[in-house]
Amino acid sequence: MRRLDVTRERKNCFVPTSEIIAVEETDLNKKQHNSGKWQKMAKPHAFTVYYVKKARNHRWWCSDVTFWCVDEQLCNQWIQALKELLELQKARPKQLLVYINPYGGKRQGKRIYEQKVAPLFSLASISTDVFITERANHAKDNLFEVNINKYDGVVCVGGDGMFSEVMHGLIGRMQKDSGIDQNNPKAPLVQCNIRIGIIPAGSTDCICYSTVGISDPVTSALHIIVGDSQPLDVSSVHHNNTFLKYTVSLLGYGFYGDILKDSEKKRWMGPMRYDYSGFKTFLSHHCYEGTISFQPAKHTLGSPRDKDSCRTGCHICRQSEQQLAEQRKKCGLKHEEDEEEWKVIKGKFLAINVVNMSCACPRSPKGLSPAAHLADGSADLILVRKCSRFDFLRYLVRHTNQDDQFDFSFVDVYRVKSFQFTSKLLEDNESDVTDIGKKHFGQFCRDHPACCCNIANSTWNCDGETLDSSAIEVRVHCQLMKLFARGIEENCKEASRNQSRVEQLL
Ligand SMILES: CCCCCCCCCCCCC/C=C/[C@@H](O)[C@H](COP(=O)(O)O)NC(C)=O
Ligand SMILES: Nc1ncnc2c1ncn2[C@@H]1O[C@H](COP(=O)(O)OP(=O)(O)O)[C@@H](O)[C@H]1O
Ligand SMILES: [Ca+2]
Repeated sequence: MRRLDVTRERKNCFVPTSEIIAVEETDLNKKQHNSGKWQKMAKPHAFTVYYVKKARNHRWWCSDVTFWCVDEQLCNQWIQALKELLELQKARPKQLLVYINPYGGKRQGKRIYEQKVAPLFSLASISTDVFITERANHAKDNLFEVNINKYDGVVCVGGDGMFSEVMHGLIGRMQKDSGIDQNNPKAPLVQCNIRIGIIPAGSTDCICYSTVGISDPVTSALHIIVGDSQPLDVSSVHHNNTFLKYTVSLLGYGFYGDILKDSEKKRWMGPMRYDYSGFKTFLSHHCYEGTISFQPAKHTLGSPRDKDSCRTGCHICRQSEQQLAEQRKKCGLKHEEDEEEWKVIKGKFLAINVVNMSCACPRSPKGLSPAAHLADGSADLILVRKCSRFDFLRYLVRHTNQDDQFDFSFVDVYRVKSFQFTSKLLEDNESDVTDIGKKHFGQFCRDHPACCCNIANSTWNCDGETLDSSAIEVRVHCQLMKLFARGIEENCKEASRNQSRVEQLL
């Protein structure tokens, strides 16, 4: 058996079976066997191996190599043997449910799926049921109705908002089927074993970027095909024993909440709306007063100021998960967290960000918390206190460069497992319901007219969805769900060399 690789002039190449996408008999009418040597072959037979090719910056693409020979039986034996090897890859999905948001990002979701993703799924013999949404919450509602057991995974084509919708559908469905009341903030939630794949077609695509290392539809499709699995922490957000939302990336009050609220009115601008609203929100420089309380995450070895980040096979995530499982075993049904200390901080803040992952995205390649972990059962609480516009700009600029964004006197960061916030406005209203004057005294701080402190509340930016609540309770649920991803690889080339290999003979 000989390999023909005239274009690349490489002598040999190694592909781990786990990275073979498909093996097919080659249609010789389509394929030009234009090397002089092979043209002499009487009646050639050939098969093509499609495999994952790893490029720079975590980008994957589908490459192929064709093998030719004169012996038809030998050719078929190779095809058979390679197909049997692929059958052993049990983590690969065979049947997927796909939701496409045709209005996300630059409104290219449907085209991206049809042109870049569907051909790869079909090459990999994955069957799909495709659902194009017609309204917000369509996918979420549908997930409560479908026969979910039929599928090995759910794929969402869209941005963070669309992912959030699908995640709410899946987690909600799981709890409903298990009789868990989502309104109980202390209820131990049931893990969601059906993986979600994200085909990025939104505006920020932070969840995809932070879990794969790049926002690229082909790369994401290939991670789905090879059956990758990345556990993910999910935080639940409640108020007064009422379930509000789940979040996996950013839960932001103040700056990021205001940007999102303003940008929703400018959807027609596409992803540019965030730059426009970002600039406007930066100039308005509103700060918000309130009380924050949180329980530090003592079970994890990591800290938000670590130099190392969460990478594929992260040992901190593994250790943290084991630690939490042991604690749970020891405490039985008792809630260990009830006994742990709460830290309380009062103040005026420009931004309160709770991030479950780094929140890296093309705009901020390291993210809002570069050392946050995907699956360690903790979130990073970042408090940006009231400061000058110039200082806030310095902080924002550090989202985009290599400098330490926590190295400012007005920025504090904590690794937490639960968190609560109540706005000053709500506290005042609750403690002094008769003082209605405050509520009607315009938008800004009455005591200090020059102060930027906003008497109105901000809103929460919950994975790109607005959430209006001036008091919330947040709890991190370790590894509640799984994605078709593997986290960010340390060094793509190294990682591929270390895996088991199938040698392609010369
Ligand atoms: C002067 C320098 C300014 C630098 C600003 C740096 C901005 C960094 C933005 C990081 C945002 C990461 C958090 C991700 C949030 C997404 O969930 C959300 C929604 O994303 P989607 O539109 O659904 O894809 N997008 C935004 C901007 O709030
Ligand atoms: N067919 C639809 N029409 C309108 N909105 C939709 C539709 N399908 C989904 N959505 C909603 O659109 C919002 C934003 O979608 P997303 O894909 O995240 O795009 P973007 O990244 O541009 O915000 C989500 O909240 C989702 O619920
Ligand atoms: Ca985490």
